Amino acid sequence: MLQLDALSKTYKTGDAALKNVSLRVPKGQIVGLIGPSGAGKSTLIRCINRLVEPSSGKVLLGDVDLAALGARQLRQQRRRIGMIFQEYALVERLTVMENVLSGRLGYVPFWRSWLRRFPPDDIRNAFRLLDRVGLLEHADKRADALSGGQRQRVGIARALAQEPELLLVDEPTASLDPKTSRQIMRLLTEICEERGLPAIVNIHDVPLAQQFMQRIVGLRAGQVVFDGPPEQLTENVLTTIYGAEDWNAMRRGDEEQAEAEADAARRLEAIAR
Ligand SMILES: Nc1ncnc2c1ncn2[C@@H]1O[C@H](COP(=O)(O)OP(=O)(O)OP(=O)(O)O)[C@@H](O)[C@H]1O
Repeated sequence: MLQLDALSKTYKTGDAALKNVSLRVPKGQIVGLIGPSGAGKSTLIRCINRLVEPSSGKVLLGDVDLAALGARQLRQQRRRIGMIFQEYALVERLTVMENVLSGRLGYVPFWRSWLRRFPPDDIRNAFRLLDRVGLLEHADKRADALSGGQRQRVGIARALAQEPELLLVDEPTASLDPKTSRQIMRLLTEICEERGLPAIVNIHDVPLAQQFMQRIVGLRAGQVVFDGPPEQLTENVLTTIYGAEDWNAMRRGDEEQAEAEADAARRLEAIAR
């Protein structure tokens, strides 16, 4: 379980990006983090694994306060957290399999990773994960030969290879088209359910969050202003989170997307006839 206690972050520039955020994420729960640009979503995700140093507060993963650890202990504890990025963060010239195995780097001795001699169990597990994300037949392809959706599948398999206790997911679908975005969100949520793995997903796209998340946390100016199930995300609540202007702009965007999808479906139908 993850518990944030009065977590705050003020950057050197004086920007108070997080103000006293407290949050509990139990085992198996997948939480969508929404909010306007600059609300503090990335800062929150990055404070958890200390890619950004919190200014104050606690980050408890189980009974370990990650915010209080020295560098060496932090390195060890970070293995417990899998991270999935918007831009995939793959090593482009390595194969899919090698990228997945790189999730094991925190566990194998340096010489083994340098010689790329991973233990057989790790390799077997990596094949299983590639099968789970639907990329088994691509194991030997270079990462730069894959589509965006396939790359994100590699990113997911790599994070899972780490055998994490928590997943932090930073805008996983921001570089993907709407259909691929839904496929990736479906895969992520199914995998979290299968493994009882808690996750925090920073997600720009509100309809996508409503469709896939069990719980939604709305941030505004560094504070939690909504915390509840997607059904409670009414227009009023969205206006509280985004302000009227932002939310209306986003809704227009959503209509445009829906129109584009309907248009594409009509054209496909016409071709099929
Ligand atoms: N490295 C930094 N140095 C100084 N200020 C920062 C830094 N990173 C973020 N901020 C500030 O902290 C606040 C929160 O930023 P953050 O990137 O966490 O928001 P966000 O909700 O993830 O936004 P977006 O949706 O645009 O990615 C903003 O005011 C931003 O300008």
